[in-house]
Amino acid sequence: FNSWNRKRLPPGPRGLPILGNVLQLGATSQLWLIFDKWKYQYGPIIYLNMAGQNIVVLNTKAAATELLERRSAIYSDRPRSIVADYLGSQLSMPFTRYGKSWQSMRRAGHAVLNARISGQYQPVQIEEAIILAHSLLCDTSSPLLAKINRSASTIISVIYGKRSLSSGEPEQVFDDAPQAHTPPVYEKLHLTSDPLQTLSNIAHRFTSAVYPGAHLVELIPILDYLPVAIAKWKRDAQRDYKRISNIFERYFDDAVKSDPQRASLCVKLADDQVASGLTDTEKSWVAGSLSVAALETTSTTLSFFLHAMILHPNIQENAQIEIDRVVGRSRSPTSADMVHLPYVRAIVKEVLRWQPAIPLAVPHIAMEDDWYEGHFIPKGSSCIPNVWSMNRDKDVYGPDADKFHPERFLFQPEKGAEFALRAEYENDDGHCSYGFGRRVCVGRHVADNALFIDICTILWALRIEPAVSTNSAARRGSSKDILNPIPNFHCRIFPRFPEAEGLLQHLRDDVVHSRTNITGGQ
Ligand code: HEM
Repeated sequence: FNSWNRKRLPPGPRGLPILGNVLQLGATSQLWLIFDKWKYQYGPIIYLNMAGQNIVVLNTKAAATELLERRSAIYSDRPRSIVADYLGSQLSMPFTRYGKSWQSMRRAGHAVLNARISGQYQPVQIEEAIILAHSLLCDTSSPLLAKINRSASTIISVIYGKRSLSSGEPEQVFDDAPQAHTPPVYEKLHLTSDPLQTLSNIAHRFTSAVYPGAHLVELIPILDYLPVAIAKWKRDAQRDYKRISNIFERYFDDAVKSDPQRASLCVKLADDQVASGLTDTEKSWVAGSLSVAALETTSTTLSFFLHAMILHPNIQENAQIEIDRVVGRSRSPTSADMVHLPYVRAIVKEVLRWQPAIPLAVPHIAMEDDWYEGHFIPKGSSCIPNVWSMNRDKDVYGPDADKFHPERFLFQPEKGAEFALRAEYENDDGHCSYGFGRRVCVGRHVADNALFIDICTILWALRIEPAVSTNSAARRGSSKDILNPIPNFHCRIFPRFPEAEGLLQHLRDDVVHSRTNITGGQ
């Protein structure tokens, strides 16, 4: 672009010649914290240069809404990531470029996950919430994090059906996960005999590959011409692509053949009218990339929920008073209770606001030269929505924006009266954590329903207290990952009332029994 336009680029920190801001960003984890500081220095929109690549950080909801939503016709492409491309990102809906193939995938995703259809998955979500609450209380052998990860099986049951995924033929399983004491490295894929763990590892393989500056080749693309014999990153990525594709295809085929209730998302996708224009491989990648997009986001959010409950016992108690009044103690909550439980709904909104699972969402590419409030945005710029700062904007949420405070979404007609959701939040998320425009999270309705019923069932049955050393939710994720790392915290979990444990056991036995009947004991 010409020097006149160059002078009109958005403000930002000065970089070095050629390298630009690489040194300020390249070695940094949790970039959102730096962007948050820069927001106060440079304003709502910041320009950065990563070795010639233009990056525009959008720090306010107003800027992101104007560009990514109102002008979504020219802001819906994704950046090209060389490593992610080798991993198969062009088959993976969240990372694929804007075009015909994305449109077909998105249409199929929307057909099986829209607000209306999402209601159909609520019965299975209720069952999974019971299994989760039961395991939090009764499974004393697994670490807390493993149990929270299980919680994501809600979404996996929705996608692949109630029968748990098979771990596959022995020769297709590689138990080469790093030992528990070594920090995770996601530069190669670790497959395990546990399908949920494998899907979660695939998620991290992608989310760490697309972290800005994670691989040198993204900054110096000429390195892509190196032959595989000396380019280990390329060899690993090509091998992982084949492994991922095999897994997705096998899980999809299994789900379509053996979902006895024919209710899973895979069965719907197998129908050519729902997923028109997609090959079988593409369908299996739609299901696979939905589960990958769903898993870590949902379990990260639930981990932060538990953390918030330890930090704020009074909020836990307020929610439980509401649940006792509306649901009582003789039955567990259902989705029909949602409208009568504004306090619990406010907790769901607040966890998503306070700790977004993907604090910088996923970048959108400007497909044309553009202007925003006098600033020039060059064609090809990678526009990063700084959701972290948007969700903590003091102009929107007030001076306590950094605090976990669900009551910001509520009002009390008079002191001591029951809480009600503020009218403006009935249809407004109250956060930006699901992203923007044409690339907004396609699974948000299913995610909201799953989070509501999981959180509500946990609060109905259990009391969560801080502890010194039991049940540690250890920090997870590599330092360079687009996912919000889970803090290291400890908690103890008790039944909330004397009958809770018996009731939970009974409900969980019923779920297991009904599934054994459905699957003929498989
Ligand atoms: C707490 C839960 C979740 C959070 C915070 C979350 C967040 C996000 C974000 C920030 C994006 C990028 C939006 C953008 O580019 O502007 C996204 C995209 C996506 N999400 Fe989610 N998500 C969640 C759950 C789910 C679930 C449950 C599913 C599937 C069942 C899902 C499937 C997807 C897919 C397929 C995309 C890519 C959409 C596209 O590029 O067209 N997500 N999500």
